[in-house]
Amino acid sequence: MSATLAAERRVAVEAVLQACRVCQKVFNHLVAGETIIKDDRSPVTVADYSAQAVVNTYLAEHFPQDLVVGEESARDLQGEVGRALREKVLSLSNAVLRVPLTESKLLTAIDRGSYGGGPRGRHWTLDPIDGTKGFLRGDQFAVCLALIEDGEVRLGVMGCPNLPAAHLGQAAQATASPPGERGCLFIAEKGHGAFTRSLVSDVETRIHVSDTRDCRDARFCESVEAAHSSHSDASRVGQDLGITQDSIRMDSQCKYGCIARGDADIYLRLPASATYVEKIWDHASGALLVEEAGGIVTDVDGKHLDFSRGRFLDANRGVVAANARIHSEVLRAVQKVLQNPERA
Ligand SMILES: Nc1ncnc2c1ncn2[C@@H]1O[C@H](COP(=O)(O)OS(=O)(=O)O)[C@@H](OP(=O)(O)O)[C@H]1O
Ligand SMILES: [Mg+2]
Ligand SMILES: [Mg+2]
Ligand SMILES: [Mg+2]
Repeated sequence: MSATLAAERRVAVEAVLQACRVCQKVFNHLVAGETIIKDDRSPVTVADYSAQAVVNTYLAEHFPQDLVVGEESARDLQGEVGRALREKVLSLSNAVLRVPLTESKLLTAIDRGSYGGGPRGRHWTLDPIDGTKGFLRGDQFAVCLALIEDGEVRLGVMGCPNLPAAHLGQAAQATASPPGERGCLFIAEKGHGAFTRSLVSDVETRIHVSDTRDCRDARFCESVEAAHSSHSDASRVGQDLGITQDSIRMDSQCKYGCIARGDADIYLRLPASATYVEKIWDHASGALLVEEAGGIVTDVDGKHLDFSRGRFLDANRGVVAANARIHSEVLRAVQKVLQNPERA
């Protein structure tokens, strides 16, 4: 078994918790001008930038040699055009940092995420807010940080400030505001298991995927946005497997968290476009979490997700995550559906 990453785990947990605090300050309070649309037409908010600045500042302080593959760049915060956004991001970041950043250090911290990744050495990958659309809707989102060594994910930490702490029961919809405590942190270290805790207490509990053996008893956890994962193909897979339970629809890598703690049994990300290529920060921490909780994560061709290729998962198509008892049957159904030339 590999050596533990105790220092990296501690720093990653602290960094993600502070980034979650930033997100919580902004959650449900965004005003005009605090959200912009990027070139790829996806949204980014002051909280995404600030969470990236905060995590990267922690990483730079403790591991100055480490590189970071982060989702966001400081481009839209530069110069006169970016002034209002920059000032807001600076004040949000400095509210949680021990040593305040200057404007220029803020931009440097965000752009520490510009590394291209690849097969050798060690680097982090950061999605400062995964599920930005969920964040804007007041639903689920996650701060996702993972450590990759020689192309393998070794550590994953995921903060889910709006995820119910209790297991989602049979009828529960995570987006429908069930009562009770919210906020979960998920931690997985390769070869050492998967754990959850609240955002405010450091007591960790080991988690495991469900023990569902019969696919007819299984439940999907799936994307909210049909543009991110084909709902129609997922429904065909569900029919093939004889699934009758309603899916839990939820944004972000919280879906991996729900599979890892057994709230649901299957997460499918079925390509909705022939050209979209998944990004490593959208899957690194979540995939390790499910594997360390006893599940299996592959792409739709049954291949291991390959995090060694740079910023993109360009050797893979889609994602099939499920408990180990049913993964092969789910994969067979996915392949049958995707290979059917008659599907519209
Ligand atoms: N076309 C397409 N296909 C697949 N994936 C895409 C696509 N466009 C965007 N993205 C990425 O989806 C990330 C959010 O994924 P989610 O699982 O939260 O999607 S969903 O809201 O539940 O539908 C989202 O991550 P964030 O930008 O961090 O929110 C994007 O990286
Ligand atoms: Mg984004
Ligand atoms: Mg994302
Ligand atoms: Mg993001």
